[in-house]
Amino acid sequence: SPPPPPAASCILPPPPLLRLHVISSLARTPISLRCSAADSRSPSNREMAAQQDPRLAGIAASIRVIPDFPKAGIMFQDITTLLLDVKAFRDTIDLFVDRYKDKGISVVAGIEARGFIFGPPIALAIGAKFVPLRKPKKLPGEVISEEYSLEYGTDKIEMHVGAVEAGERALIVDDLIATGGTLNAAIRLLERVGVEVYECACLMELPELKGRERLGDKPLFVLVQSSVDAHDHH
Ligand SMILES: O=P(O)(O)OC[C@H]1O[C@H](OP(=O)(O)OP(=O)(O)O)[C@H](O)[C@@H]1O
Ligand SMILES: Nc1ncnc2[nH]cnc12
Repeated sequence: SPPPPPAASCILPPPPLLRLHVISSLARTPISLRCSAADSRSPSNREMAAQQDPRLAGIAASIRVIPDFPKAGIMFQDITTLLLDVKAFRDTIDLFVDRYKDKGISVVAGIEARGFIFGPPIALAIGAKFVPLRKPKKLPGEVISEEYSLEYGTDKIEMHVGAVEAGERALIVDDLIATGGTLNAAIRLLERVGVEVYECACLMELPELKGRERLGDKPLFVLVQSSVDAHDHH
């Protein structure tokens, strides 16, 4: 007789186990997740955020940290576990939408790859178009590009010519700011074509890498700050 089919539990990862793994992964590492929204646009907002929106703790807890990925010494902040948590994902989008609706933003520019996850739902909800800023040789039309360095290498981002018009107001969205090189390049790309960058929005900031300083006067808003382990820098 044929072998019995595998049990469903072998095929589907059980969610409670995954959640335990997330918590133990955070607990094992000396990473502290500060989950107050950090806002460089106005000090009064920063004070308001210090009162701690109750949604931020759930968002912070849903992000998994994987040590030594993609190479030794990097504490990788993995947002794919946040995407598995419907409430945390929805709360993330809602917090950004509440902040950016009715601000005259006509463009949400999302940075490949993880800015493509958070940018489009924000764009739809605030009534803005979505413009992908992509890694080299991915966009088929005529492009303009900017080079940048990051925590583990160098890269370039590109944008389609004609995707935005001079005078438009843009929000730049990514999952994380580390050294700030990527966001710095994105700002340069948009400003080169006469677009006003209203703000940069990220889910996470690694404040010890001082990426915020590379953005000059450009406001940065993040939901979660994560302090990196000392061995992150080697
Ligand atoms: O502030 P920085 O030091 O510039 O680093 C931040 C960038 O690094 C990560 O992307 P990565 O380049 O790893 O690309 P991926 O999303 O395609 O994996 C992250 O999603 C940001 O885009
Ligand atoms: N530590 C990190 N985790 C996730 N994405 C990153 N991009 C740059 N540094 C990162």
